[in-house]
Amino acid sequence: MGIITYVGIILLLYISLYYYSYFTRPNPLPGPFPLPFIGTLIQIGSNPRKWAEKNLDDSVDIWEYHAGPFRCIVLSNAKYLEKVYITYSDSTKNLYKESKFFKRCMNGNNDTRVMASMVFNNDFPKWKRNRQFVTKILMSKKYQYGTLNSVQKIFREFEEEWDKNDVVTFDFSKWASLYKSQVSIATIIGQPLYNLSSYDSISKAANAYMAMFTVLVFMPKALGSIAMYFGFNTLKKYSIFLNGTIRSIVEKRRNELKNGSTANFNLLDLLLITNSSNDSDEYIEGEQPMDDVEIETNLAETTAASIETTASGLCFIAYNIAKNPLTLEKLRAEILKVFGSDTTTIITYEDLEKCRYIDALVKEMLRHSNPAPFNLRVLDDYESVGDCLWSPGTWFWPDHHRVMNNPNHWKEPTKFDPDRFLSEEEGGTGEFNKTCKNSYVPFGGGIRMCPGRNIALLELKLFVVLFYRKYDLDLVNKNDPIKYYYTSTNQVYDLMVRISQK
Ligand code: HEM
Repeated sequence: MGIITYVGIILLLYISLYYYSYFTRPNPLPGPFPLPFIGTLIQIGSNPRKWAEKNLDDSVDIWEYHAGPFRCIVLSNAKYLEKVYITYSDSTKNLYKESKFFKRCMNGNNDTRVMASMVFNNDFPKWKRNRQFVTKILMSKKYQYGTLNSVQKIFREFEEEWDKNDVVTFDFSKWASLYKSQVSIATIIGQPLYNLSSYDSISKAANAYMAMFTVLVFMPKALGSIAMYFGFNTLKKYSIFLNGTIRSIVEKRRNELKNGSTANFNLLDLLLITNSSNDSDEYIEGEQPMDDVEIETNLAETTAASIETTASGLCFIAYNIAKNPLTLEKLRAEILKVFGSDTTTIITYEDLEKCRYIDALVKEMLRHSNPAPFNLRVLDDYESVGDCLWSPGTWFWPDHHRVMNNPNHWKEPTKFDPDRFLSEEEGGTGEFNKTCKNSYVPFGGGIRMCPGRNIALLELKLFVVLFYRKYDLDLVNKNDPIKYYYTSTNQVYDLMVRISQK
């Protein structure tokens, strides 16, 4: 028999086995019909919701698609998230042991050094160590004060440019990426990356970094290695994180601190001093200080995870405010009440905490137009979800957008209404306090919940005050819907605006 016959027989066997497994799978759910090797790639592409919106009835809140050989269960109702997003308060013993949905992907913790930090790390002890260090810092008051100062300094530089003209027209989505890149570099690394010509290339690099690893961790290892070998040179070129810039900054900063320089409130300096001998405030029980490689990978990953999520959030805020004049009126009234009419006052953490309406506005944006519309967790053991028992290795894909826009959980979910997040005493409807558990999940949930959530909220609220106390914003194409595409986040593009001093 010739080689072609052998290959033909093997293919036939593979296809027969593939469809045997498909037709005898436990708990069959609605979803597109898969093809061998590529699963439902052709129907689903990179955004499962588009297929669901066209093909499924709104009442279907659990369905499946196939990512190559992996079965992926899409969850669009809060009731399915209880075990996926199990929290410390639900846990009767030890959350780390009870959570069977710790893993995020198939290929995390492989030998690629840059994956060894947090977002795609499936090696539990390594992930836990990184997570403890980074979370402790991102959640600390020190870091939040540092962010508050850096953001105001950076925003002032943009104001100076805008104030040279009466009216400025620009693409807000590009501005948001640029602005957020500057903020991320200042608050995470603390100094410019000297080998990059502009902040524009930083946001490109951050996107490339996330895109590269999103593809790699979802691909079977062999395919991933082939793709890495042939296809990723362009991405590598953009990826500042692979070229040693951050490493040399870490080394330089470590020496400066050793020689008596004072630590600033950015992630790099705070990681360097945590658990080191000259650290007094920060301490994590039983952990050695981080070495340069660990710090470098955490800085790279945190930078990448923070830029496009928050930048898209800024765009959705600007768009929704432009579409809702009453929201603008209410937020301006609050700014006047808390900060007065002086548009140059320094904004303090304590004053920002008083802005209840702006807090509600940001939370409503994250519900209505969440920049991170999906998540992925992989089951590690046998577990039931939605009255069905699932086997280890099944992928679960919480559709955050549909959960947070599910009419079973939210009244008129497509309406943009910050009052949902205010209690009745504060003049709102109190809806958020009454809605069911896990129906509000913009930052995911459980042990892997976004560690940057407080920083993201702080930065988004700060932007609302800094911008709207001084400027009016009009959409150039008033009747156009906001444009965005999904990679690992919803990325807004072509949002033309006209701004002027109010
Ligand atoms: C509006 C802005 C943001 C949104 C909507 C967002 C959303 C998310 C979501 C949905 C996850 C997955 C959580 C899970 O699996 O349960 C995540 C993880 C993560 N986020 Fe964010 N995020 C935002 C901003 C940030 C910022 C500003 C930072 C850093 C300063 C950050 C750092 C991370 C990291 C490191 C992870 C991985 C955590 C882990 O796997 O343990 N994010 N984020």
